[in-house]
Amino acid sequence: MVTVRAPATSANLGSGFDVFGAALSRPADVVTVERAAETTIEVTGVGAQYIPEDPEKNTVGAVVEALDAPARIHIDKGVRPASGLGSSAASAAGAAVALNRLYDRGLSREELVPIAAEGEAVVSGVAHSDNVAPSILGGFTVTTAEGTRSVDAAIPLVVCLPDVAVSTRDARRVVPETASMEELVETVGNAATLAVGMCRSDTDLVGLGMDDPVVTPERARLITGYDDVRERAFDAGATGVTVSGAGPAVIAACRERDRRDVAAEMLDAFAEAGIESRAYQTRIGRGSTVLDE
Ligand SMILES: Nc1ncnc2c1ncn2[C@@H]1O[C@H](COP(=O)(O)OP(=O)(O)OP(=O)(O)O)[C@@H](O)[C@H]1O
Ligand SMILES: N[C@@H](CCO)C(=O)O
Repeated sequence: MVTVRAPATSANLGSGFDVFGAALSRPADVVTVERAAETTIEVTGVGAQYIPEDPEKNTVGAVVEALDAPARIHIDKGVRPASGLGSSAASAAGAAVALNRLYDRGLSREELVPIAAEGEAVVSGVAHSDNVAPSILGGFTVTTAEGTRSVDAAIPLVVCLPDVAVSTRDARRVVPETASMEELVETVGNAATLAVGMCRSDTDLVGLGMDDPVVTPERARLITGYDDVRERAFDAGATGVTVSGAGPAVIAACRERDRRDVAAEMLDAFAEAGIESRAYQTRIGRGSTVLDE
């Protein structure tokens, strides 16, 4: 038996659509696997009632197939589904790390990224790796067709999750098909600024680089209260605010000393828009961790 804690993640970070990702120190899924002749999946925890246990429909089933590793699997969800916090990815990442260990497949963490991404194709139609990569490797990750690079970064974060669901599949429908040269130049500049900020653990640069003129404005329309939440977070000291992944969670970078105020303002702003929400005071954290074997 192997048990793995796989963290929530925030993809895109504004300017790095489908490329950037960051592991969050909390929340997390806990995945336990045991050898079995046939695969079964049991799901408990946050939002478990919305998650299919059929291996054909659960992200973990695709990982079992890819590793040819049938198992009795228990997923204890700490990451709510359809949150923008890489819920579907956390389970897939945890299962990939756990099954690789259980069956002594000997794959590196980098090699497990495309395998866990197969699970994302099951739910959103696209095997994007920007959530599974940080959930497996930890830190700040840059994923391209050539592979994944990661760096550790000490950046305090607040993630505010409103009590509404936005599926990645729906949120991908509003992504514009084209961008102007001006938008391209702005996006490259912001993404490069953010990457430099991560390498230096510089919260100001990371926040500055989170702006995105192309995808985020369209996604923000799907989140009631977004503009006020963003403004109030900035007023409380956030250095950057954007949609986390496909939403509806909103992520803010800030200094440690401002984290509590930023969280309180974001919660208040959602409440004023008539929406309950939950704030996680978190930071960029480590990847999947084996808890027990
Ligand atoms: N193991 C799993 N954990 C969570 N959701 C799962 C799992 N397997 C299948 N799903 C399905 O995936 C969908 C949620 O995935 P989706 O990509 O929309 O959200 P997310 O992973 O929280 O967000 P994001 O990718 O934007 O960060 C739900 O329909 C859920 O039923
Ligand atoms: N890059 C993906 C992440 C989904 O979590 C998207 O924004 O659609």
